[in-house]
Amino acid sequence: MQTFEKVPVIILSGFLGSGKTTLLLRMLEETAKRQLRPGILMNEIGQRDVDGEWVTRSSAEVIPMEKLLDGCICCTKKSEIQGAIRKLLDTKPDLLLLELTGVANPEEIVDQLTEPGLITRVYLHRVITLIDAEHALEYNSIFASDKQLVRTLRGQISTADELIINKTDLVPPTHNGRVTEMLRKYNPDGRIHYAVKANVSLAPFFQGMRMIRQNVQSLAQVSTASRSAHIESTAGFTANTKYRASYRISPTAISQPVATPAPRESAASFSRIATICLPLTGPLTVSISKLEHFIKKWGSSLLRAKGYVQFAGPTQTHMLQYSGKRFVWEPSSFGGPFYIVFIGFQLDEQAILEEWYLL
Ligand SMILES: Nc1nc2c(ncn2[C@@H]2O[C@H](COP(=O)(O)OP(=O)(O)OP(=O)(O)O)[C@@H](O)[C@H]2O)c(=O)[nH]1
Repeated sequence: MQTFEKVPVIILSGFLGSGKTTLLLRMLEETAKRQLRPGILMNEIGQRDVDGEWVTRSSAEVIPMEKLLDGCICCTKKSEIQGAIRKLLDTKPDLLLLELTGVANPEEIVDQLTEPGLITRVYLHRVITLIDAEHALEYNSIFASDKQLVRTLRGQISTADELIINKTDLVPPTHNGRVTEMLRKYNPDGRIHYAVKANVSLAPFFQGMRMIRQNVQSLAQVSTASRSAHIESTAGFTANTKYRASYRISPTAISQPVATPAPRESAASFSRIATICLPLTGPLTVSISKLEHFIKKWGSSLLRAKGYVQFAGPTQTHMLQYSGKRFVWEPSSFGGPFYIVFIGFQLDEQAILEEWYLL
């Protein structure tokens, strides 16, 4: 008789720049305090691993981390998610933290966790979605022409157990009420938190977390009619109420718990979002203000920029973060090669690259 330890999974979701990595860093402090060993899966829509570098450099300990770059694990990278999670499980973590891209629909990831190769090994503990208080109300109109993206943004809200309205330092207090109202339209039950720098009490996110030993053979003996109820009560999905009704498992999955499923086709969770990597062969000879001017000139089509830059003169490396039309520059020990990634909506790639090389 075979038994499996099921590892809790926490999904961090939210639009580009909403604060997912900021929360992940807080979660890592909390897991260290609780003496829990996390495994991290990070997914970047761009080719470069800005957030992974940031997390690695900010963590005192080496944390098992898998990175899926240049695509989104809810669509273009979907077939790779199972392999990445299995590799993390080999490190025997106490929990898994999955940071999605800003344009991922968590519903698709949740679905992946119930595939035969993972259903017996992990359970969904929480979906946490970060909301950018300053910009969340604009998205419907900005992205009106991209139906997939609008659906994805709603999915990020409706799927969440915990909704963190972040960046509240950038809006007047009355604005939070309007954001809350919008969230309630798509998610009447999720718990809402208000935060600056994702600074919320993390204890509720760990509540009810447990390792579950499940007897796979006894699961196989359950009659087809009662399977979904049995899975719900044994597989630990109780925390995530959104999925109680929709979680599914096929009879094949039960008799062959480690089978690898064929990747399924799915529509992209966004259609007009593109990424451009601007490489740097050495220190930039232009000033910070000239670089900021270059970044800002692409207007609202540039949703996010991030990367590592060194300027000629002082040799200090900087991590660049541009989100919500705001710049944050932080000193970094990143050793290069340096680059900047642009993520945008209907970006004119050719024009950007031409101007970049002339900068
Ligand atoms: N002013 C302000 N800035 C914040 C807050 N939370 C995060 N930031 C900054 O916003 C920028 C983006 O934060 P991230 O945590 O990287 O956001 P993200 O959701 O992981 O971004 P992507 O993964 O690129 O989608 C960083 O410069 C953060 O320091 C906040 O509450 N207020």
